[in-house]
Amino acid sequence: MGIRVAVAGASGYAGGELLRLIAGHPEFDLVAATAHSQAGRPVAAVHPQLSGLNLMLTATEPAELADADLVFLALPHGQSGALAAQLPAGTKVVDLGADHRLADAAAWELYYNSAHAGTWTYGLPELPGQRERIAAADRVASTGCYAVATVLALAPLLRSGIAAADDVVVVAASGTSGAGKNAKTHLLGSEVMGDLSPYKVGAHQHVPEIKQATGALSLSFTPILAPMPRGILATVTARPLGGADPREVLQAAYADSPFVHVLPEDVWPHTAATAGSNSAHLQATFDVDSGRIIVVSAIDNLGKGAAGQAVQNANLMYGLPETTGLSVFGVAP
Ligand SMILES: NC(=O)C1=CN([C@@H]2O[C@H](COP(=O)(O)OP(=O)(O)OC[C@H]3O[C@@H](n4cnc5c(N)ncnc54)[C@H](OP(=O)(O)O)[C@@H]3O)[C@@H](O)[C@H]2O)C=CC1
Ligand SMILES: CC(=O)N[C@@H](CCC(=O)OP(=O)(O)O)C(=O)O
Repeated sequence: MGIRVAVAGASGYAGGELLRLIAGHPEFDLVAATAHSQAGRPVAAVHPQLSGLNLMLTATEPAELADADLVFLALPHGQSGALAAQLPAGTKVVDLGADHRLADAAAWELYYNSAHAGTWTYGLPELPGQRERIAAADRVASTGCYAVATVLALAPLLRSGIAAADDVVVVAASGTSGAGKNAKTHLLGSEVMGDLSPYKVGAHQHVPEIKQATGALSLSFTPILAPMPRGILATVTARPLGGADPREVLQAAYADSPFVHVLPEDVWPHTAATAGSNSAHLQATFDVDSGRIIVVSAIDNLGKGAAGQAVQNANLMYGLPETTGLSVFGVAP
C-alpha cells in the first residue's frame, strides 16, 4: 500500500481532475472520494471520463476521510476550514480552495465576505524558498487559478527590480470550468458560446493573493469568461524600470522549474498547448508604443491552476520528485 489519499469535493471539476491524476500516480492510492449532493453515486456516473474507476462517492464528513494519510480539499470557499480542523493532526492536507491562502484577515473578509479560517503555507513551489517550505508543511493552501498564471508572469519582474510594483495591469481570460460545476445562468452554453464577457470588474478576489505572492503594490485585474471549457490566458503589463530583458529574467527565474516554460522567441502561449498538463507557458517583450513590459502566460486552470498544482505540492510534502504522476506536456491541438 502506498500513500492513502482522499479527495473531498470529488464530484466537482477540480475534484474530478484530482481523481484522474491520483489514479495515475505511482505512489498514491485512492481510498475515499466524497461529495455533497452527489454522495451515494458511483464516481463514473458523475465523471464519465473516469469510467473504470470503481469507487462510490460518500458524504463529505471527517469520518470518511479519517483513514487517509493525505487529504485534498476541493470544496467551495468557506467549507474547508471547519472540515480541516476535524482531521487528525498527522494528516497532510492540501486545500485547493482559497480559505487558507491569505495572511491578511481583513483582505479575506473584504473579498470573500466570511470569517478568516487561518493561513497555511502557500502552495506555489516556483516562488523562491517555497519548495522547502512546502516540503516541511503538513497543511498547504494551493494557489488560485488566475493567481498562478499571473504570479508566475509577474513575480520575477518585481523581484529583479525591472518593473514598477505600483503600476501593474492584468487582463486574463478563463474557460468556464474555472467557475465550477454549477447550474448558473451565465454559464449556460447559450450564454457563453460565441461570447466574451468581463466579470467581477475592478474587484476580483485573486487581487490580494497576487499582491501577497508578488509584492505588487497596486494591481488592476480584469477577468474575462471565454467560450472554452479549460484554460487561462493572462496578459500582464508593467512599467519598466530599466535593467535586464524581461524574457531573460523569466528564463533565469524558472531554469530549475520543470513545469514553467519560457517559449522560444516570438512564440506566444496558447491555452490549448497546456491542456491536460501541469505546465505554464510564458513569453515576454516590450510594447513598441508604450514601452511597457508585456508577459503572456497560459495554463490549464484545472492543471497548474488547480489539481496538478495540488499534486505537485503533495509530491513535495512527501519528498517525492515534484513531477511524479504529472505531465509536463499538453494534449492539444
Ligand atoms: N475550477 C477551477 O479551475 C479551480 C477551482 N479552485 C477551487 O477548488 C474548489 C473546488 O472548485 P470546483 O471543483 O471548480 O467546484 P465545483 O463546484 O465543480 O465542485 C464543488 C465540490 O464541492 C462540493 N460541495 C458543494 N457544496 C458543498 C457544501 N456546502 N459542503 C461540502 N461540499 C460541497 C460539490 O459536491 P456536489 O457536486 O456533490 O454537490 C463538489 O464536489 C473551490 O474552492 C475552487 O475555488 C481552485 C483553482 C481552480
Ligand atoms: C471563470 C470563473 O468564474 N473563475 C472563477 C475562479 C474561481 C476560483 O477558482 O477561485 P479560487 O482559485 O480562488 O478558489 C472566478 O473568477 O471567480
